[in-house]
Amino acid sequence: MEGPSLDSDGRSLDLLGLWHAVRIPFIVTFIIALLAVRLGQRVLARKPSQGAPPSPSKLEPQLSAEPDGSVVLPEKFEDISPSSKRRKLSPAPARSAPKRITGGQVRKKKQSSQTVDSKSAIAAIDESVDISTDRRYIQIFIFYSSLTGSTARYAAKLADDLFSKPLYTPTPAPPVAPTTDSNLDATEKAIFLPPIVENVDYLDLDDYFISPATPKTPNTTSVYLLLIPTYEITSPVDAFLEHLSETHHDFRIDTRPLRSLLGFSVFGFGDKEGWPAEEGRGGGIFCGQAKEADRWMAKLTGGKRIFPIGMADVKGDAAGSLKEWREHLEVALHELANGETIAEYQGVDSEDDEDVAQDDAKDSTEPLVDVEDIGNTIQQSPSTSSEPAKPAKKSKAPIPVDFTTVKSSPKPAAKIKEMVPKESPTYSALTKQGYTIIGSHSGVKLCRWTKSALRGRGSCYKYSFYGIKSHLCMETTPSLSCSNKCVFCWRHGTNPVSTTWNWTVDPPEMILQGAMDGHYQKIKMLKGVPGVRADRFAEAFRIRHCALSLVGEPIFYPHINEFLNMLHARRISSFLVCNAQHPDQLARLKYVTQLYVSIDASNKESLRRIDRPLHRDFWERFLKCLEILRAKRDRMRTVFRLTLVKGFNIEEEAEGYANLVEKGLPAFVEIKGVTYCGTSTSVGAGLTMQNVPFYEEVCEFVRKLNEALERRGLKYGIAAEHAHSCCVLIASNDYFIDGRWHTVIDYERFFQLLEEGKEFGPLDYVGPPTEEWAVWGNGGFNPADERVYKKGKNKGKTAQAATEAESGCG
Ligand SMILES: Cc1cc2nc3c(=O)[nH]c(=O)nc-3n(C[C@H](O)[C@H](O)[C@H](O)COP(=O)(O)O)c2cc1C
Ligand code: SF4
Repeated sequence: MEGPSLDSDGRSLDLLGLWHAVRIPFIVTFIIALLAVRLGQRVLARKPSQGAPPSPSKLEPQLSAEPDGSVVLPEKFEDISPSSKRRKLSPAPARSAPKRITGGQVRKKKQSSQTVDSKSAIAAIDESVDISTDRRYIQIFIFYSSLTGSTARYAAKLADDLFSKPLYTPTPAPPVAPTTDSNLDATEKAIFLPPIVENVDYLDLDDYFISPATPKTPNTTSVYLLLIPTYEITSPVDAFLEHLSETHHDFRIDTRPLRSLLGFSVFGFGDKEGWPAEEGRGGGIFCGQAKEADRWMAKLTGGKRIFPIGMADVKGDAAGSLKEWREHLEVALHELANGETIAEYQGVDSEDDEDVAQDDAKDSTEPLVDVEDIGNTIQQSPSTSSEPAKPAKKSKAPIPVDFTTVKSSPKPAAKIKEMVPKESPTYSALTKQGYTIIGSHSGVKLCRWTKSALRGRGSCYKYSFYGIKSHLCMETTPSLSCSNKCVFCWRHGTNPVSTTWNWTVDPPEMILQGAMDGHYQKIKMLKGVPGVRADRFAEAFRIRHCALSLVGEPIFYPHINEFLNMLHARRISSFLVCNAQHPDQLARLKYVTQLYVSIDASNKESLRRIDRPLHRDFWERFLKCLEILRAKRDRMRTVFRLTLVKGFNIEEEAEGYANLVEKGLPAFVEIKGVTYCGTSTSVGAGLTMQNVPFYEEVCEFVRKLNEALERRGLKYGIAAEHAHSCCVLIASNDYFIDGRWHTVIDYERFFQLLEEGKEFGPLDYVGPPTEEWAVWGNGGFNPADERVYKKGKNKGKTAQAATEAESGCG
């Protein structure tokens, strides 16, 4: 029997034979693997970074802070506002010719719901409707804005009700489709696709209002219906109207960029009792902003108004008014579907219309039709009682709002408004909630911890972590306005929201004096409250700390640096929380005793859902703010404030948060369970007690985050806790000195360092070691304070379920 050859030649011959046998599959496999790797690399390189930011080492440019704590931004940081984006627009491309529309029959599958909520829904519609390429389709978009939620509900109702009942048009009676699929009429030349409802507060307006949205369905033209509430205070409606106005005035954009729409119609909501004035447009007038939207849409579409503006008084029968408007609109839409067109209004293009602006409605020969009046007009029309009514004036042609006959007059200088005027409902709403309003845009309020400390019942977590006694702390804000509408915010949706400061500005001395007076006034009122301790009551008349975190966005205030200087000069420390939406202002900010950035989510989508930001480039702004915070870490104590909301931003997000910490490298990360206020805002945003995490859940998240930081080689540890307010502190190891955590601040040293005027950093004002009872694992309750348990509350969530009036910034 022959065994295998063992000599070297024989072995090499065997190997050669083996190579010949396997070389082809081997080479092919190798090439495929190589191609797969290259392809993978390309895909990764192209993928936009949505969630995790890059590692800090890859971040360019690396910023550093000036000796005064501010950061000078390089050129590329500036100019990120949507309006600047607009400036970079290239000239508008030539419009494509209108689509050719032909007739034909179509079969439609049954839809579960007519209402869809997002652009992605267009794809869903495509799947559920058998699209015939020789049929014409009409896509109705229902756009709305809503601060307190009612217009959102009306928009959903309108989408549900549109074409849900047989049309009442009497001539000639068309065969009406059954209710569920009734937006289809087999004899109609065009088919209505289920309406798409969009909130303009969160929409990229460029996608819809610089040129019409292009539905995926072929042969589709769009109809825009706008439901607009009016706000006397600054609200997202202002941003929307501003966008329409800018689009109209932008010389690089076609004068009638929305002319290819089939048409539009506007419906306004307002409060006639609160704002009875009907002449004119804008905030302060009944439905004034809806009228403004109607006017801009007329300009942008070339006057393609399908039906006159409708208006409803929310204190009257708003639902009835909306119903009437809808019914008339349906008739007009039906006619459009049957081939009627709205002629473009020729006059709109005239140079003269440029700024007819201020008073064209006044000079218009055709008054705007109030839906409340439509009922009367219908009664006057010669319809028999058996016949359903028909609108007296049908909108076959555009309603002649004549922009050309009025000569342009010099625009009166726009009067700068107050953010919260004394006579406004916002003012009364805020004062009812316990705020003292200072001047026209600032507020001060006593937090529940200040009251608790006065009664010897313990301070907020800032005592455990940083040595702040709550009865020595004032909570205030120099800007009641904000650029977010966070789901957990306490402001009941009544505060002004805006992306820019466009109000009168009060001087910082007046605000500080007003805030201190207001604070002391509220303390005085507690004199007779049972349990208030005399020693603490006396001490409370010397404010030592200021929490700039009440509501609104403090760095919005143009003189925030002067305000901070004044606090420090009075030896009052500053804890300032900002919302990571204003990189320019954050960069300009000088010394703060402790500077916070709210980190409400670890990725873009989550942040959009929870903070509901007004800025379209909110994620870019957010990331820039983290980079700026990182640059400030050598000058001051920097903190990430995480507010955990179950179902929104906890699950699976620890890794994402760790990436953000890696980017911003804050000195501290405060993790806190959300406080449930039960306000209309939170309820409207779908927030309930179920979204409030238990303390154990917060702790579990903290452990996960700590592990994720460790895995990244970041030197942090869990330093302290305050179980009572559901709050835990992760700190940089820089504050772990001689085997103990040192999270408390030496406030006197901070003021001294500022007075000396030399450069200093956060480690120069580190205080004594963190109290043993506050260290992680010991609960964080000061044994010197009286512990009070409340009966019959949701165990573990008691402390967080504070009422709006009681909750503090902590
Ligand atoms: C602070 C505030 C200001 C308002 N200003 C006006 C106004 O100037 N004119 C008007 O007609 N209605 C005004 N209203 C009434 C709102 O337009 C009305 O309540 C509307 O339904 C709110 O819609 P929303 O719940 O979708 O935000 C105001 C309401 C509030 C709370
Ligand atoms: S909750 Fe805020 S305002 Fe109240 S004592 Fe604590 S830090 Fe000060």
